[in-house]
Amino acid sequence: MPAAPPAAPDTTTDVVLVVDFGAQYAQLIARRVREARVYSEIVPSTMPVAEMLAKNPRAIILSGGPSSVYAEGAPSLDRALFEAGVPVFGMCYGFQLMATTLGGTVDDNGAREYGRTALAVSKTGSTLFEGTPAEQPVWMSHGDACSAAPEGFTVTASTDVVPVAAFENDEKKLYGVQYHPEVLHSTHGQQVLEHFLYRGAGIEPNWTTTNVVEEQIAAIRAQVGDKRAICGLSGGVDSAVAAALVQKAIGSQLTCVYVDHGLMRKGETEQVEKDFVAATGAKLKVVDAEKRFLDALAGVSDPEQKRKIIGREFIRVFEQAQLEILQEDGPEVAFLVQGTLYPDVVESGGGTGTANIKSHHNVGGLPDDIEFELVEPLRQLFKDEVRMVGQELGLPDEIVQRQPFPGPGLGIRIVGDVTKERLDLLREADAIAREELTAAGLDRDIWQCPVVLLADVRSVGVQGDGRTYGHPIVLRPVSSEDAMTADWSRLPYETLAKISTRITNEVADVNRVVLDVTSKPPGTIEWE
Ligand SMILES: Nc1ncnc2c1ncn2[C@@H]1O[C@H](COP(=O)(O)OP(=O)(O)OP(=O)(O)O)[C@@H](O)[C@H]1O
Ligand SMILES: O=c1[nH]c(=O)c2[nH+]cn([C@@H]3O[C@H](COP(=O)(O)O)[C@@H](O)[C@H]3O)c2[nH]1
Ligand SMILES: NC(=O)CC[C@H](N)C(=O)O
Ligand SMILES: [Mg+2]
Repeated sequence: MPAAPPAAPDTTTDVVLVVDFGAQYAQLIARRVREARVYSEIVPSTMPVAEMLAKNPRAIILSGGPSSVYAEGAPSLDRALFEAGVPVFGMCYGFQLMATTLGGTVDDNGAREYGRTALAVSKTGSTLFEGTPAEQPVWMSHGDACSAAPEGFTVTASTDVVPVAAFENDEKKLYGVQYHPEVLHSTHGQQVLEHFLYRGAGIEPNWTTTNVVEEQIAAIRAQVGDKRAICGLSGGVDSAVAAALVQKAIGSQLTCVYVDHGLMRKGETEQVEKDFVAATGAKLKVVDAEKRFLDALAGVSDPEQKRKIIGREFIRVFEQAQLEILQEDGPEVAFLVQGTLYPDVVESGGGTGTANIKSHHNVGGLPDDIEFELVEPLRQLFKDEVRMVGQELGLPDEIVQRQPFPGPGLGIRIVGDVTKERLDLLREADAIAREELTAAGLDRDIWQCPVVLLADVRSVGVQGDGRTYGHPIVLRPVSSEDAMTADWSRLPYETLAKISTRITNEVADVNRVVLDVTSKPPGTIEWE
């Protein structure tokens, strides 16, 4: 049975709970709190209030959500939450819920606001708005509105259409805003949030990645004891950082296992062997599993099926490595370390009330019969935080700043069946795109650039005065903060032109290069 992941930091950490009412971006709120150097965790709104309070939160934030507070079956909260003496900050739905729970009024009075809105701060000396302009741009997304604040609350801001756009009860440490301070378009949002955390809740901003390193090393030691562990190492940032952390915690009890599943990019295997070992001195085992993966994937074109197969084969390879390590003398090999991040968990439907968009191979794609106990020290973190932890651990920039590459590799970048020929072709196209992006100095500007082969699509071309009937290659350059949302990158035309010319000239069977200009949402970053 996979064990529960290691618990987040111990109770000496000041934790702020973000109660998720099905918000689009609950994780964004959690991020912003951490940017304010305060540790935060997301909990579902269905968690009983007593359980929330048992976590000893220093403050609680209530997220937005799609429901209307007055609708039947809408998520609600026990009033006790507001009476426990814990400071609370409601945003949008959370604000409306605080209003109605405490006796205020929320209704659908036609006051809809979506997007950029001017907020007029109506009270000087407000805890939340202190030092921010009297008029400030905020991001709204609501159809219901609060028309009367609960007793004991002061209205602190309004808009042209909403008379109660923010309120506070400083004595009880209860605060709320109708808008979304967590999005960047709310220019003073971070300042308002920090006012809540530091002034309202009196929390010291002292959570840093150094805390994470220390806490996780202690947690890993406690979990693994004197047994041995293996770590799936991909050459990517997450597993490199996870491995370095575990290496620091248990040293030679760890063996890293790199699986060459034949779905990697050009030159990747060699690079992992060279870079990672040089940086950490960890024991590395390279497993050639190309045949195994390609056989298992033969004839499969459904994306979820591919992901499940890849997730399963990964574990089978790890089990084999486990047996081999057991040949060497030493204790049981009971643990599997993975570089799983928070967004992997959320996207696999492991969040709260969140839909399963796609099964990430290391979470939703894991087989049911896995016997390893998982060690996932980065499970609560976002990518930029993981990069900070990596720096903290002294990993070189080539590893820490590397662009993400999905575990299922090129297998989910071939739309259609996966074959060796198609993989070789895509590897060539991908290598060209990467080379040109690097040459143009764009690596740090983009988050990543999947190169996708539409293997089941053909189009007519003309090359060397002859007719061709080849496949298109899609370029998907994106910019992002954490891969939860993304925008397509506006790459210079000259770079795109160079990539297009080189791919069509140099890669057999490809006669067209197209650019994906879709943000996420509605698209995801990978095509499958
Ligand atoms: N080829 C591989 N061999 C061994 N383990 C792998 C391989 N690919 C992925 N994994 C495991 O799956 C986890 C998740 O993969 P993922 O791609 O999200 O992370 P990463 O490769 O470490 O970092 P990045 O997001 O920067 O690519 C990895 O942290 C690693 O534990
Ligand atoms: O290790 C991984 N295993 C997976 O199964 C997987 N699927 C997507 N990704 C990466 O996750 C980020 C978000 O991708 P999507 O927008 O396609 O969901 C992007 O960075 C993707 O490259 C994966 N990484
Ligand atoms: N974004 C939100 O939290 C919206 C709250 C509520 N559904 C409204 O429309 O007013
Ligand atoms: Mg990866």
